[in-house]
Amino acid sequence: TTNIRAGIVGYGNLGRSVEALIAQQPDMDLHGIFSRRDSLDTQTPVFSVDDIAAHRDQVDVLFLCLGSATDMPAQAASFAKQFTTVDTYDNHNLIPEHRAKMDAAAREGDNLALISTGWDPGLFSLNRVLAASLFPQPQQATFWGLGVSQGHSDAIRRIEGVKRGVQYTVPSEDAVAAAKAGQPVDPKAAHKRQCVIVADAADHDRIRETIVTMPDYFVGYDTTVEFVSEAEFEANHTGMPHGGQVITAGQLVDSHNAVSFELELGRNPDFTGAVMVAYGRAAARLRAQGTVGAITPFEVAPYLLSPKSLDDLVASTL
Ligand SMILES: NC(=O)C1=CN([C@@H]2O[C@H](COP(=O)(O)OP(=O)(O)OC[C@H]3O[C@@H](n4cnc5c(N)ncnc54)[C@H](OP(=O)(O)O)[C@@H]3O)[C@@H](O)[C@H]2O)C=CC1
Ligand SMILES: N[C@@H](C[C@H]1CC(C(=O)O)=NO1)C(=O)O
Repeated sequence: TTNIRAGIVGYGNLGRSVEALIAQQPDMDLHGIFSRRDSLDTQTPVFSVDDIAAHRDQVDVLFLCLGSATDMPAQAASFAKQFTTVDTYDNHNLIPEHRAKMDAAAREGDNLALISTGWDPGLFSLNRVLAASLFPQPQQATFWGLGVSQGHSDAIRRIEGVKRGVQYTVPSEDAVAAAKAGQPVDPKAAHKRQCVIVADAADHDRIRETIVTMPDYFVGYDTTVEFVSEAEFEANHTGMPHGGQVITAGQLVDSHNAVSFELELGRNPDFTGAVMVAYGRAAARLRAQGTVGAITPFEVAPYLLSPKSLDDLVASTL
């Protein structure tokens, strides 16, 4: 069988990780990177995203590595019309809207759009469904951090005047203990969001106000905004560790049971890219089997993620 031919749109943290990870796959080749910028620091062929239509017959799956805050709502559907796509769209409140838009666009082009892969949404979503399905009255809580949310960091970098920025998510230890004891936890009360930004002093008040009032991303959270020098940012705020856990507990018959799923990520984009690449394999396979329209990780059989055959997996992993 021939290798899956991949393309990447958007060359940021995630795009760079996906590029490196595709090189490690036995069954995938990278055709090129499509960017709005014309000179990128890479050995991979780079094409202008404006010319992407010309590459339709050379790409089996297109990885949409753009920012979810503003890029994806504006651009993702146009790519789904032309290519089978995989994305990591993570503005949870707008995922149903994204799903409907991508379904219409993908069907228009007879393509598949596999949306909202990654770890949250993504692997955490899968665990939330699996674990909650086991309990008549599940008690479930999701925690993130301490670490750098790429989605929230992208959102703040899109604010006029922000030269560099990251957002750290800080979980409350008391809330984690409460969840493990089976008590209900409010996610917004259980996390603090700490933004570190490089910007001119004249812009500080406006930037802070824009962040703390930003719907979906910051409203409702205890949010702080700290302004630092470029040197301080470069020295202390370029790492992207992250992680988290989903805790589900409840009564089954006469017993108390609990399910935990935890991630410890040395570098958030590397892990997210690895999930995206595995789902890119599944998307190419599903499209080759005739599946079209938008699908979510809930609808992808796990064996499709693996480069190994189903028979091998049954023999070695079941
Ligand atoms: N589902 C999940 O679990 C996760 C989802 N994500 C999602 O992934 C998205 C992308 O994250 P991330 O890669 O960190 O975002 P970046 O800000 O690094 O990149 C986003 C886009 O911005 C452009 N860009 C990057 N660097 C520059 C630059 N120096 N100058 C101008 N433009 C630039 C690139 O497009 P271009 O090359 O065209 O300029 C790139 O595609 C996030 O918004 C988040 O929503 C991330 C982690 C987990
Ligand atoms: N989508 C997130 C992945 C996790 C991290 C997160 C948060 O810290 O709020 N929520 O979901 C990301 O972009 O990193």
